Amino acid sequence: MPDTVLTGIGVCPGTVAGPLLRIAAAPALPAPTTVTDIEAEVARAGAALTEVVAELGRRADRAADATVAEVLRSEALMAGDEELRDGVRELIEAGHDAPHAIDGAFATFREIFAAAGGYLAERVADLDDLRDRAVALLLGLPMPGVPSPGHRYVLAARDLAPADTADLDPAQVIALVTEIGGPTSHTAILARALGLPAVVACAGVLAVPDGARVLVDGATGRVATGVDDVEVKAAIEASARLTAAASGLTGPGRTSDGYAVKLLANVGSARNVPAADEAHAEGIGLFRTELLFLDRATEPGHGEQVADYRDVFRAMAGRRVVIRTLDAGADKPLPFLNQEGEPNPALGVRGLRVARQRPEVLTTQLAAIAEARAETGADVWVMAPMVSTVAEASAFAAAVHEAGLPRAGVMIEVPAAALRAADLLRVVDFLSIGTNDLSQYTFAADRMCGPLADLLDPWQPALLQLIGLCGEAGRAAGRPVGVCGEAAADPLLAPVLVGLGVTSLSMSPRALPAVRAALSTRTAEDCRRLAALAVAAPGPAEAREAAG
Ligand SMILES: C=C(OP(=O)(O)O)C(=O)O
Ligand SMILES: [Mg+2]
Repeated sequence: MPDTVLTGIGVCPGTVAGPLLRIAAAPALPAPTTVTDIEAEVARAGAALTEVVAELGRRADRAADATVAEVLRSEALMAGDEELRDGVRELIEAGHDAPHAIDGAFATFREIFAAAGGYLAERVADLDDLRDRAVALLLGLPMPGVPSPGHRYVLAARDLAPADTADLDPAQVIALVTEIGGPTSHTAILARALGLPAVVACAGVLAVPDGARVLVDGATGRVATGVDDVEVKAAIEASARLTAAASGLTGPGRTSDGYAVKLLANVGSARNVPAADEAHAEGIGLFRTELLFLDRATEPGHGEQVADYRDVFRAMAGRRVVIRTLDAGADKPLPFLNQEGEPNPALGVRGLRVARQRPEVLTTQLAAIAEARAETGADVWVMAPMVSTVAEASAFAAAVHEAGLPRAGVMIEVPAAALRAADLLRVVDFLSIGTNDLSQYTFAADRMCGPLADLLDPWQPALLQLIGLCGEAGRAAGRPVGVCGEAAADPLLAPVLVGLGVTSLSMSPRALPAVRAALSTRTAEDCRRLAALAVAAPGPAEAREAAG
């Protein structure tokens, strides 16, 4: 029997066991000490900075992703800067010890960067990271950030930010467990992208001592300590059997009695298409086009957009590609749209709403999509994010058709749109439910807000009820209704979504085999029964229990 079993939300299936290590916190500065040998103190500080540069170089060499390697190398350049070293020397000569001199010199740079604004201001977090690393080295404390002990381990953290995980080494990290975070948090998205078993919202995980062996089940959300070898072996074998059964199935998605449910992949660029193919995706259910627009001062031109879309369409020739027009604003700000100053960006001008102020951004994009489609054989469907009214949907469909594109749809991300799904289907060809945002707006809970993760649970009956309204409208109109938010990646929830009338599920390619396997064990009638039970449940835990 395990010593303790903690329970969180399983966001990426798989069972593994290993020692738990946590992300070390930034070091606190101790009380200042008196410096007796200035040159020795300068040398000590210099050696720490040199080691930080060397360590960043090693991490850059190891990084699988070229962009990550570039970021790490530019951090290394900052840590090696001569002016910074001069600043450290001056402070030591003025009587500060090495940790305080490093802290002071970085503080000066930090102020200059912050005041400069723009790109430099965005590098302030890198400066803080460098300072923390140099100070940790001087104080003999663990390096802040993701550990790199040279062996496999389970990474525990309060929550994971993209910066924490930029160069996370999947050869060492075998699972992720966070104390907060929800099904749509960065941890969940990263875990699915890397195929790492993961549990979020796992209260108490940070109380588990560093190095203690834990058994993590990313499907049920259980994290057990004090398990013996026999229990570990049995759990891992059971999970491996499930995975093997899932990977043995490769055909189109269907229930055990043959009801077809299209299984599609979410991609951000042509780089993700091989993974979608490996998972035998039947097409792309969400092509997020933001990637091309991020981190640049100006909008990509027509030719650049055509090339980007064409790469994905060509790779998918003959198959369905649902491409989403630019979803800028809120959690995806874009400098060229000048949206700063909105008091509440999640409720501001985002998604399709940008077309109210900048209609040419949409028409340029639609023209590029049309041209890329004409050059390839893909079955291109176009949809808009953040649609709330029939008038918006109707104007969008008109713009899509004007560009010569045959199929227009809208995402359901706002409760108003779900409530009027039947009306929307009178003016568009299909709906695609973005459960990440639909949860956020239904429960008035920021999708990145860890402490509210329970409200963002995709098993919330109110969310399921809204999905059911869309499914019902789709059935009545004979039009497709998909789910492309993170909820589609939950194998237990998949039959429930199908029972609610959803006709396609689109997800990170890694999640696809388990969802395919889960569907193959249920009849269409089972799905309807489980959906009714889940919607009728008083809360998400009971819904899971009733339909699990
Ligand atoms: C798929 C969705 O869109 P994104 O996560 O890109 O906002 C969603 O909101 O569920
Ligand atoms: Mg969304």
